[in-house]
Amino acid sequence: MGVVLSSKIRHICSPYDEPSARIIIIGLNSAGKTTLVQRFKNLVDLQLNIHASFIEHIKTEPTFVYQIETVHPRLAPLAFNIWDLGGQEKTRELWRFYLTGIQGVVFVIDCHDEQRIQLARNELLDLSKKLGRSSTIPIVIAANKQDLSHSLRKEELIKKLSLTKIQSNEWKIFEMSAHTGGGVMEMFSYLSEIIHNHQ
Ligand SMILES: Nc1nc2c(ncn2[C@@H]2O[C@H](COP(=O)(O)OP(=O)(O)OP(=O)(O)O)[C@@H](O)[C@H]2O)c(=O)[nH]1
Ligand SMILES: [Mg+2]
Repeated sequence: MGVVLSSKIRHICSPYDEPSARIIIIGLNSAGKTTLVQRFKNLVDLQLNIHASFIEHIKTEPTFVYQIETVHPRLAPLAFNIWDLGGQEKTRELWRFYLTGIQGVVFVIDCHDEQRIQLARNELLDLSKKLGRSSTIPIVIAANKQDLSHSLRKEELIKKLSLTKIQSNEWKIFEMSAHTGGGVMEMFSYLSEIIHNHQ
């Protein structure tokens, strides 16, 4: 009786009646994580699709620890409960505290910042270790800032990030620009589908 009652109360009171997936967005500072989340929200609000092209500028400040957004794309089976974590050096030490209960990871790379690719690689491999050998949590790599000339492309990035070393987690790379919106919906559609299939 108590259990039935409490689950009913939870159902009535829950602000998230819709099924949702908890994901984290991580990567070095200035990789474009917050811009990406805001662009995704923006595309969903305006009901624009994969090939929408943006000129509107999104202004961000460096994220202090984390910020949370809930986004439910139309027709998607799940809403995303997105934890956008700060990427500054001190904040990166805190990432490990946000891994419990997640169903997916978006690791954002600034493809125009070749000097810090090795640092991003080390953080990514470290994350995969922390998720554990038997983890099936999907890792999606957002190869961001493709709007800038000389940005690293997908194939080069796979080599430079040593992605083939990640054997436990399923991973996939998407080229994108959080500025223009190119590639953003495609990546989140994939993530929604893969998380839904895992459930
Ligand atoms: N050209 C270009 N610039 C981008 C893109 N995405 C983000 N930026 C810029 O990169 C800078 C950092 O963006 P943020 O979204 O704040 O980066 P972040 O990863 O959230 O950084 P932290 O919160 O400090 O970890 C800003 O000046 C953005 O306008 C992109 O796709 N293309
Ligand atoms: Mg940020």
